[in-house]
Amino acid sequence: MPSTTSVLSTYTTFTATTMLVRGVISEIQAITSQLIPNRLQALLLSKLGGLYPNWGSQMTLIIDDYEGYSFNELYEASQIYLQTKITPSMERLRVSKGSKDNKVAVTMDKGEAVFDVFEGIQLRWEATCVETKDENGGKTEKRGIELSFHSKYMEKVINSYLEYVIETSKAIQEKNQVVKLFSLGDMAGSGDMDGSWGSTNLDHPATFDKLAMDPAMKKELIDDLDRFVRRRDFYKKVGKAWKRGYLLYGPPGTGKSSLIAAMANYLKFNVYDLELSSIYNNSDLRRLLVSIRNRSIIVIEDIDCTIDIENRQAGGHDQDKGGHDLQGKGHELTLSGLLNFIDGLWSSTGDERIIVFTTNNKEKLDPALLRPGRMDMHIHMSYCTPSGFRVLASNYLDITSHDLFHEIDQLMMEVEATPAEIAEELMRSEDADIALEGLVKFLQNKKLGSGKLDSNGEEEGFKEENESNE
Ligand SMILES: Nc1ncnc2c1ncn2[C@@H]1O[C@H](COP(=O)(O)OP(=O)(O)OP(=O)(O)O)[C@@H](O)[C@H]1O
Ligand SMILES: [Mg+2]
Repeated sequence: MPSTTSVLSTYTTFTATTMLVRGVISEIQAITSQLIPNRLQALLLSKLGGLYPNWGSQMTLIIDDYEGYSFNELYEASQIYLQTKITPSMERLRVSKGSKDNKVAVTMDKGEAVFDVFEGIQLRWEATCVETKDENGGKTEKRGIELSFHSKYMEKVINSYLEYVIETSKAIQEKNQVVKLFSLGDMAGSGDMDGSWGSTNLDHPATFDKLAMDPAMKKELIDDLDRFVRRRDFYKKVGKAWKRGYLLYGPPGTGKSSLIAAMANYLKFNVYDLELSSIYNNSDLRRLLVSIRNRSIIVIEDIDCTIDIENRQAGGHDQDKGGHDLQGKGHELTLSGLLNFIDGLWSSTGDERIIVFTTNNKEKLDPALLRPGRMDMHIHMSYCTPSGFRVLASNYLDITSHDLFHEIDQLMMEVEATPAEIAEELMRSEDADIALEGLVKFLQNKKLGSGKLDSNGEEEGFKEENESNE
């Protein structure tokens, strides 16, 4: 058995050696930080740090995936950023691919670490995962990332480095992003709204080029969006939340939903489809709001159905069409709850958010929804115009001119045909002559207000069948 003195002296020797190693490492770090580029420094550190991971008085920041109900964006940003730091020297990596993702995502597994250097500061990232038990005895995993560095750099790391990580991850995301559509799914009767957003890839081909709408309005909207994303500092300076609201109104089939998809594809923002009929009360609405991530478009389609909301508010559960058994005060979704939600968007901490309402009947909306400041821009989507028709003809038939264009233009000024109707006619044949002749007949029929102009029997039958489907 070793004596106390020999244990002590072994300990002292060990400590001295440790300090020596530390000294050598920090000496190397000091030299390398002056002479060697960041990338190489990080590589050297990964070799040395792997042998001896502690340097001086260390501080560790813990970045969890969720903070209560809300997703921690710093966690996602760090994960994306760290994907660029992954090296073949790592032993375990997590790989995943969503069914519609076009690339495999590679992330660090728990216990793996990478080193980084930022303005001479050396940093160590480590992926962690803690298993916890819930009330029912089930296991859940809490993922996190830890960032360690010398404590004297705390301020710089928090204020500059993390900002740099976020900016870099944004740039990466913008380059690779597949726009996602989040929706509430079938929650009827579940009453449980926790983590209730499900997501798929948006996969909607709409772009501004392909959209038939008033060219001036289109330009104004694109400029507005550009200004919005550019103006982060401006919003900060004037003390306004970085949010924007659009109301899209017009008859069915004029491209309101397509326009939302075009906006999402243009900005590379995710879309959150907030279907009011699957929301039971104001507090669910608030909870959903908190879990919405930045850089997103929140969509409430057919907002004129807020009339339903008012009924729910006024009439209690027997008027509730969805059969939700809503009783007692404070357990309904109300118009004022919705207004609070919108205003909450304006005061919540989230950034880069857009809210879009669509309606077929602007005049039916509660004036409170239209008050200045709630919706920044009102966009009218209307029946097809000659210039809209040019866009559709180019999309569907790949033509920019045709003998029938003049006649179609004339007819279009006289009848109300939606872009969806025109698009349907143009899809009937790949042959431009046949498709356009069909369109002329369709418009003439509309003009006469009967479905039965000089078509032959076959076409008439076809048309009738289609019209009855409308
Ligand atoms: N302005 C448009 N430009 C190009 N295509 C359009 C336009 N409007 C409609 N379409 C075509 O018609 C289809 C239906 O349009 P969309 O769903 O965007 O209309 P909407 O205005 O949202 O209708 P609703 O009020 O019924 O929701 C689209 O998928 C698209 O193919
Ligand atoms: Mg729509």
